[in-house]
Amino acid sequence: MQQQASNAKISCKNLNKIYRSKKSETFALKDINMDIADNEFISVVGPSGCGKSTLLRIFAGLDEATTGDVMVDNRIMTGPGADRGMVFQAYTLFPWLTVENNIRFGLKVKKMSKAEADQIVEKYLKLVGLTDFRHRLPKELSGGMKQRVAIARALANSPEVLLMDEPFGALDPDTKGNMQLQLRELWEKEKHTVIFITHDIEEAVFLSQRVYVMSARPGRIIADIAIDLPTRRDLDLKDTHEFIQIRKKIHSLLHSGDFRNELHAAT
Ligand SMILES: Nc1ncnc2c1ncn2[C@@H]1O[C@H](COP(=O)(O)OP(=O)(O)OP(=O)(O)O)[C@@H](O)[C@H]1O
Repeated sequence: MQQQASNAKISCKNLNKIYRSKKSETFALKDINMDIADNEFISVVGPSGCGKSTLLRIFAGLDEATTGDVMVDNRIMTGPGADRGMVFQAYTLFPWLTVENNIRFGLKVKKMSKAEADQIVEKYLKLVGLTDFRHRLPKELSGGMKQRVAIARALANSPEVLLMDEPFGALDPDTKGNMQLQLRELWEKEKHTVIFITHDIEEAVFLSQRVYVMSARPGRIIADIAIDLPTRRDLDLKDTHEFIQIRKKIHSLLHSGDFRNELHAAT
């Protein structure tokens, strides 16, 4: 199929997803269209069960859309690829490998020379502040540290797009705030294209340049909100009038339909 060229790094067009089994049919996603520019940080918020994880899995190539396409650099994406790195909510580190070797894992798979891999591992250990913990096993780390390793491991493979599914969802509020700050700083330094899934409106506004708001299932995009806040952000930004206004706007959009149940809105 001929696709119209766009400036998007990653995009999807008329995406629909229906889960079918012998007994049931679940309409998970309906007519999703998204365009995400190179180096853009976008979040997707929506009520529980609206299809956020499904959408991200389709972007990752781990699940197939029923109809519609995902394009990376204007080419139709056909499956998982090293151009897209994933970070999940559940800690997905290899428990038998040290922090350093978790980060090194993908580089070994790629058969990169040891010298080159060493440099990359050093860089990302430093970026996520875990140089002193390099020889620890995952079980010896806090939840926040494990997610920092997971982010470093994903970034070490130089993905062009980072796909994050509620990566801070299991963390306590202080650690979560800290991780948001670190991720934002990392993005300012490295400028990857990021698609970030979350329930938490405050988190989405703090991290992103743009927020897609989804309806309840079947998930549709009901709004695309530009986050007009300074590039350099610290946690105090969350208490400013501008921030609160945007947060409230998204909150009321999410509560404007009949899908208010189970929404963990940060208000
Ligand atoms: N493999 C599957 N088979 C059948 N139905 C599925 C499957 N995966 C997800 N679903 C259904 O699709 C819908 C969307 O699920 P999904 O996990 O994508 O939502 P979500 O927005 O990420 O939810 P949450 O915020 O609670 O994690 C739900 O109704 C879910 O039950």
